[in-house]
Amino acid sequence: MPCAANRWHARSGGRQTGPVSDDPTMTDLTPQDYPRIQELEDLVWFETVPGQVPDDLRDHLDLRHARAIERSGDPLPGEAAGDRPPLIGIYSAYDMAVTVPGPSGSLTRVPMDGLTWVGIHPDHRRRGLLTRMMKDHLHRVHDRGECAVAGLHASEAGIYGRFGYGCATLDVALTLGRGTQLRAPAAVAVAADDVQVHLVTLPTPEGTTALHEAHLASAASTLGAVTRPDAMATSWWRDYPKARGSKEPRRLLLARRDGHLTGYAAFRRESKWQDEMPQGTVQVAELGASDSPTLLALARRLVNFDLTGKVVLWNRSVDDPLLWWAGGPRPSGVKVHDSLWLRLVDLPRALTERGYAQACDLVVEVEDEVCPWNAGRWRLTVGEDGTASCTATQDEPDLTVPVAVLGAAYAGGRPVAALLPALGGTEHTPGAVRRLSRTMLADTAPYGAIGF
Ligand SMILES: CC(=O)SCCNC(=O)CCNC(=O)[C@H](O)C(C)(C)COP(=O)(O)OP(=O)(O)OC[C@H]1O[C@@H](n2cnc3c(N)ncnc32)[C@H](O)[C@@H]1OP(=O)(O)O
Repeated sequence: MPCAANRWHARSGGRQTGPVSDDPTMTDLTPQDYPRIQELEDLVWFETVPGQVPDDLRDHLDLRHARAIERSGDPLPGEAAGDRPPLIGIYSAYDMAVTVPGPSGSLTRVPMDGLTWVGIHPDHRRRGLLTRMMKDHLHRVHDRGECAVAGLHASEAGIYGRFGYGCATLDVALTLGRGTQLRAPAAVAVAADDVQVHLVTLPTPEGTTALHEAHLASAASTLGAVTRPDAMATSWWRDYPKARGSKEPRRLLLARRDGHLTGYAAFRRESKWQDEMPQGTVQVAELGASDSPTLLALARRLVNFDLTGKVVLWNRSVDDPLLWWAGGPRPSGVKVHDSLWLRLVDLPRALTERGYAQACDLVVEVEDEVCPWNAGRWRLTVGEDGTASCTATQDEPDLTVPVAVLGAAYAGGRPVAALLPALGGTEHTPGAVRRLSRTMLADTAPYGAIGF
């Protein structure tokens, strides 16, 4: 009798990229795999989207970057011998970009590989499968050469530091009461009067096209902003009426001035009545503005919807003018979480793609076991114009850091000097940490990233 591993494999058409064994290998995925991807997702996240069928994964999963681990061995007692062996691990990624410090106070957008969909079957957790997937992922990103940095949102904060990621931005969530007075400077308040704001319903091709245009435009001037791939501009907002039940579909506020889109807010109102009083909540999934008057014009609308009591905004920043127009953290119910975790995949390219605040010349020794091509000594030379060169060197290091320190500092929001005590590292030349810290730091705190 053939072993069950062979039986599974014969039925699955032999697409696996390595031999079936107790040491499972990574495999690519195709649309034929949607049912077993869905099965694994349901097991990992114990949450389903009513009305969603496996083929809908086409809208959410980029199969070019998706990889999985297939189980080997016999079907287990109680398990149907289906056409294909079950998947026990999966990850995918999106082609994204993140706005980081440019030279001398400017901003620049760099390509970012956004890891997502990471999951391990509950029977197979804590056996090193995530470790295997992370190496597979990061090595492939490096080999493809499209992105020098990788980013993610962590489901649990303790997972990704060991793979060289550092928490680079914070998600500051604000809760503003209905009718909150937004006390902006007079010039901003006057300019906001010239911004027209109108409401449309998502998702329509016209609505998602306009949203994407405003999303890209506002991200260019928003430190820390992450942009979704053009190919997903519409599918990102797909509506599942069965899943949202009695909730309204997503709505979109679009801001424009002189005929140009300058900002947007994607949101949903949740109706609630208490003691005959309307207490609805406006849940703002994304708010993007290219300038302060646009931000104010959009916020004025959001805090003034009839039949609501409060508005909740995610992915803001401690330096968000909206927070301070509303009176600061106390009246804004601020909650802070880790947002974007960044990892340098191609270190010299990543460090030269962003800009810097001050001239410096430092030899940084980097520790990186997961991406060994990054490990070693690098001379980072920043000129007066805020651009840098980064070359391998054998010179004595001024400081030694784990690669996660550079990921955490990359978006300009976390000083290297504060990261060393938290993540490790050693200063060899007095003042070196301070110099690196100052040149990597941005003028304002970055914003949290969109969910992905
Ligand atoms: C970017 C994203 O998509 S985030 C989504 C992540 N996915 C989830 O949270 C879904 C539910 N959880 C899972 O699927 C799995 O438990 C995972 C993916 C978190 C971990 O997968 P595993 O295969 O168990 O991880 P693996 O065995 O490779 O562990 C690697 C290390 O991470 C540690 N680790 C794993 N999960 C966690 C956790 N939740 N918190 C802290 N440490 C963790 C392990 O202890 C191990 O540590 P060690 O290197 O010191 O021994």
